[in-house]
Amino acid sequence: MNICVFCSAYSLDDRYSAPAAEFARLLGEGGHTLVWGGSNAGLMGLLADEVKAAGGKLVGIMVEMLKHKGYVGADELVMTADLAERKRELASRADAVVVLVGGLGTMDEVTEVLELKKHGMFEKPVVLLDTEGFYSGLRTQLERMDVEGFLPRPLADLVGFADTPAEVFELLKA
Ligand SMILES: CC(C)=CCNc1ncnc2c1ncn2[C@@H]1O[C@H](COP(=O)(O)O)[C@@H](O)[C@H]1O
Repeated sequence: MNICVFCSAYSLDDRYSAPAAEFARLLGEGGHTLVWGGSNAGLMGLLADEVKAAGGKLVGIMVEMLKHKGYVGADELVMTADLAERKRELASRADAVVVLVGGLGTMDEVTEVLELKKHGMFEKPVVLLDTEGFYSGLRTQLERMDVEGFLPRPLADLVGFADTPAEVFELLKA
C-alpha cells in the first residue's frame, strides 16, 4: 500500500518521536511504501530513516523551494513547482493518508484532503494518530461540526482516530 504521511518538519521530543518511529517501523515491516514530503527535516526525516531501515520504500514529493532539505536515499523523488501541486501529487499517489503530529503545514495538508473527501473527490482512508492526545482539540472541533450540521457526510466517513501506531494499521485494514 502507498501510505501518504503528513507530519512535522521539526525535531520533537521522545513523546512524539518514539511513536512516529514505531509507526514507521510497522509501515516498513508491512512492505508498504512511504509517500511523503521528501524532506530530511525533523520528524519527516526520522520517519523516512525508520521506514527505510525496516525495509519499506520511499517516494518523496518535494517542492522546488525546499529542495535543499531533500532526503538523500529515497527510491523516487518527484519535484513539484509549488505547494499546491505537491498536495495534489501526494493525494494522487496515496492509497491511504496517515497524519502524525504536526504544525501548520500538516494542518494545511490534512484539511485539504478532508475537504476533498467531503466533496467525494478523494475516497481513500484518512487516519490521525492522536499521540499524547495532540489532536484532541481538532477532534472536538470536527465532532462539533458533525453534530451541528456542518458536514455533508458523517465524520466517521471522513477520518478515523488511532491512539497507537498499531491501531492505525488496524483501521487501514478495516
Ligand atoms: C527548515 C525546515 C524545518 C524545513 C522544512 N522543510 C520542509 N520540507 C518538506 N516538506 C515540508 C517542509 N516543511 C513543511 N513541509 C510539509 O508540511 C508538513 C510539515 O509542516 P509542519 O512542520 O507540520 O508545519 C509535512 O507533511 C510536509 O509535507
